[in-house]
Amino acid sequence: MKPNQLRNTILDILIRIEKDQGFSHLLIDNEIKSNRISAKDINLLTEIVYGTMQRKMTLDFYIEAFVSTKKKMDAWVKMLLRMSIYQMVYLDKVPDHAVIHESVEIAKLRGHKGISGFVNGILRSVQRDGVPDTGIIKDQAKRLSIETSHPEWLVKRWINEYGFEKTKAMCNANLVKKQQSIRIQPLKTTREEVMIKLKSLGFEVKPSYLSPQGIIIEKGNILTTDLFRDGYVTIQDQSSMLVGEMLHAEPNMRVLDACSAPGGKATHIAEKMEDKGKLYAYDLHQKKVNLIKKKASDLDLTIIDANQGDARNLSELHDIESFDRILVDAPCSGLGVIRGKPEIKYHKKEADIQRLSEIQLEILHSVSPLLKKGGLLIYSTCTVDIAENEKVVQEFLKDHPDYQLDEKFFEQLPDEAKSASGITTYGFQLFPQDFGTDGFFLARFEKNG
Ligand SMILES: C[S@@+](CC[C@H](N)C(=O)[O-])C[C@H]1O[C@@H](n2cnc3c(N)ncnc32)[C@H](O)[C@@H]1O
Repeated sequence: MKPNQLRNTILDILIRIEKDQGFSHLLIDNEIKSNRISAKDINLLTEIVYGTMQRKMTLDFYIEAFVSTKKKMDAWVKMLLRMSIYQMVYLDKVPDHAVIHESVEIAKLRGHKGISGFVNGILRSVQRDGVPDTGIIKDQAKRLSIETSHPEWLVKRWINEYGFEKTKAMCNANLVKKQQSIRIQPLKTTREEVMIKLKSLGFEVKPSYLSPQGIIIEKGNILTTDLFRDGYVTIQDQSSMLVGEMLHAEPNMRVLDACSAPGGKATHIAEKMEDKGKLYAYDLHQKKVNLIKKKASDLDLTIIDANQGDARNLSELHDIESFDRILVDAPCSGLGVIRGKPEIKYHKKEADIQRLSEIQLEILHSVSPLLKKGGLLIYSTCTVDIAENEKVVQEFLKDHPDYQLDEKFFEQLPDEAKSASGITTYGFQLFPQDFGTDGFFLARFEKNG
């Protein structure tokens, strides 16, 4: 693919993320599947799409220094400038003059002569003068917001909840490229076997310390391997693996996974049960239920009974006190997965958080009668926010005297995790800066026997 064709495709993806609220990883996956682009170009495409989205607000701050605020710019022109300046400031793979040339060609292709002149003028100014220093922003929260490209409301909210230093570390950690981690299917292989195989293929790998089934991939793409195609491994963040570890599901138990798609945790739990017993998995959307079925089938697991269902109505389908274990991996704002899905930080609104915390509490409340006395329930989210995490736990406990936080939870955490700063009375908040995982929260309740 010619350089400006590749840049044009990148621009199309970025425009779709912004205009249609698309997800970067899905749009990139579609491009990979289309086979139109070589592996080398896919790497560059991924880097520019993620980088431009990750740094969008910083890039806008740079652009504003060169453009009169009165000038109205088409969305595609702004995005073209963002991706070009991103390459000039943060990447040294392509020389500035080549970035400018390709961007001007795209501007010519998409707009009139005036626009290509405008793009050329700005990019040449960036090349000549460099970008402005964010140090000129006096307000601390605003500066952090622009420097790390997180909306100001979110930065202020996090500062209020966790303090400035932790917020700063979190915002910076969200800009670091996400490391891929995989989980081995222990009924088919061992971690040692998979690590040896991957090393022989030129991968750089290390064991996860959050899960004995986990492997961190520092170099290599697991999607291209037979191990992945044949269901010996699946992709899962280490923080999510902690749920499967901490639920302590055993063979022949009856387990409920109330919000299950795409089935990452359900399949892990089924592995822990040695594929014996019964695991009922529900999701609100039928299309997503098919993803659970596919994942279970890819990993050769048979005990998962996946169906469409609203977690708020499951007591109509199951007897009370009929489950040994329940997982509520609730729908959430996803503020812990910004590293892999940068658009989340711009699309989410503060008002979403209140609405989500109400749904989370409603789901917990609805499934609570279904757990056997003495059984365990995990509540988890992939977000970093007190209202959706600790506060939900607190509220749930207030309304459910038959439940208590399981004291053994903390002592059973992996040793490396025990000293983490996110351990509180109400659960374990993993911050992205702690272990290089997603931001994630989990709490384990026990029903009084
Ligand atoms: C965090 S994701 C679950 C991830 C999954 N546990 C895994 O490990 O792969 C939350 C899921 O809840 C589903 N969901 C949202 N509202 C729901 C509801 N009322 N009942 C059941 N599922 C719901 C969403 O469709 C989404 O797939």
